[in-house]
Amino acid sequence: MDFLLSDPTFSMACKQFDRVAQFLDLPEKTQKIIKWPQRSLSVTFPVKMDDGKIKMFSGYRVQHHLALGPTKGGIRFDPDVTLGEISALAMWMSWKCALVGLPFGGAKGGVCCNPMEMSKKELEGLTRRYTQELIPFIGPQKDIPAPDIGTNEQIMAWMMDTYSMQVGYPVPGVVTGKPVTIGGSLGRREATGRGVAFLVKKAIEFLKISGPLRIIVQGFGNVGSVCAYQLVKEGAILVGVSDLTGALYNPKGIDYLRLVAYKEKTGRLSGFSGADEMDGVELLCQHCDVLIPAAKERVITEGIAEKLRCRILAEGANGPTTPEADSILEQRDDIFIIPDILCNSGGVIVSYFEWVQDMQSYFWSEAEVFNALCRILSGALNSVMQFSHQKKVSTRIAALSLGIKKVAEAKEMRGIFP
Ligand SMILES: NC(=O)C1=CN([C@@H]2O[C@H](COP(=O)(O)OP(=O)(O)OC[C@H]3O[C@@H](n4cnc5c(N)ncnc54)[C@H](OP(=O)(O)O)[C@@H]3O)[C@@H](O)[C@H]2O)C=CC1
Ligand SMILES: O=C(O)CCC(=O)C(=O)O
Repeated sequence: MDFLLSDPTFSMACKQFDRVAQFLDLPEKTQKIIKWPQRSLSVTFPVKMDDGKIKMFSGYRVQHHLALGPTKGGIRFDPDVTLGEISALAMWMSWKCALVGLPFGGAKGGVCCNPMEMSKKELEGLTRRYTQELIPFIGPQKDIPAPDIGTNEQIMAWMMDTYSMQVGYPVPGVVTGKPVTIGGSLGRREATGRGVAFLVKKAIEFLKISGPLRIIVQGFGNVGSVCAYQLVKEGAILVGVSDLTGALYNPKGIDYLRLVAYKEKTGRLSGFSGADEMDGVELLCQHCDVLIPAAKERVITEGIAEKLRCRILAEGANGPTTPEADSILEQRDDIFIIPDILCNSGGVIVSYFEWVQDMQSYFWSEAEVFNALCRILSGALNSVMQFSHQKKVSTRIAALSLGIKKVAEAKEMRGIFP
């Protein structure tokens, strides 16, 4: 398993873990047992492409630990997917679920592919073939996938259908983030972005920042676009935004609705007339109240951390800040970080509600979903702030400590030691 350490994202997740394990003074035996992924499945499978040719794809599903319940986490369709990246994301899911008190271990899955270059038919073929390979590994009491980068409600519907056809009856609880018509939860699609926006507002109150909020968002997919919408709706000014096609900056504010219409029509942000084009890295360093990375891991590096000019760093993405950048931010002390495992936990929290609704075949109103989401997020934020204040550590160390401690306690209570 040491080979995983050559992956930069897995190595980053391990560095974070090692630092916190040392801080918590976890016994070495416990450290070893909870650090490494418990189960990993690697699959290679064929998909018939539209030109009639067969193309082979590699996919993964990693279940990090099963001490607290079935495992939970998204499925990523992206050209950069590796076993190491998926293992890191599964580890972060473990600490996230434990931090917010969900009865799940962490998991993540992914297929190395570029969904932007595939037709709907090819994507359906890929999803169904990948799910077929996962069937012995997933299930409502085993491991429950959900959307992540490059996947959405439609992909979850195909996964649910493939699994259900195999067992011979409908199993809505095998995935979350499904369309509402087949057992999805109201509010799941918006949950991650709304959760980020809710926590940003709490941080603004705490820091007593006044005046219209100036925000910059990296990534304009599910998380970034919903979060920007929520904040703009409440008076924030979107001064910068980026996607894979480019970065836009307008200190006077970007018209959110025009931008969404443009992205829907063209599939890109680049070329939008209401802002100047800017280098994506440069955009992260522009002056703003809130910077929201909502794309990929390891985008805020040491060099960028020194140049950040935001008051709040709200990590919508998983693992956007490297440990080296964290050390700089800890010294700077002028940026309040809402760490990823707290900041983007709204998605998995509402996935948990969806799973509960599916198990009971009893569905909640949108207001019930969001009230329950806000209650859990407020409680988790308060715990992180209290721990950070009492132990004089960063909010990142506080959040990771609370999550890791809970998993360690569960493993020890269940009797891991021979
Ligand atoms: N979906 C969810 O419920 C949850 C997601 N997350 C995390 O949030 C992050 C985003 O996920 P999600 O919104 O679902 O994914 P999406 O696939 O919906 O969106 C990803 C966005 O990031 C953009 N992007 C990718 N690379 C870059 C880059 N280098 N610079 C700028 N933009 C980039 C994409 O651009 P383009 O549009 O051009 O493709 C796209 O707009 C991930 O880290 C994910 O793990 C965390 C918790 C839950
Ligand atoms: O909703 C879920 O189950 C998982 C969401 C996810 O992948 C994440 O929080 O990173």
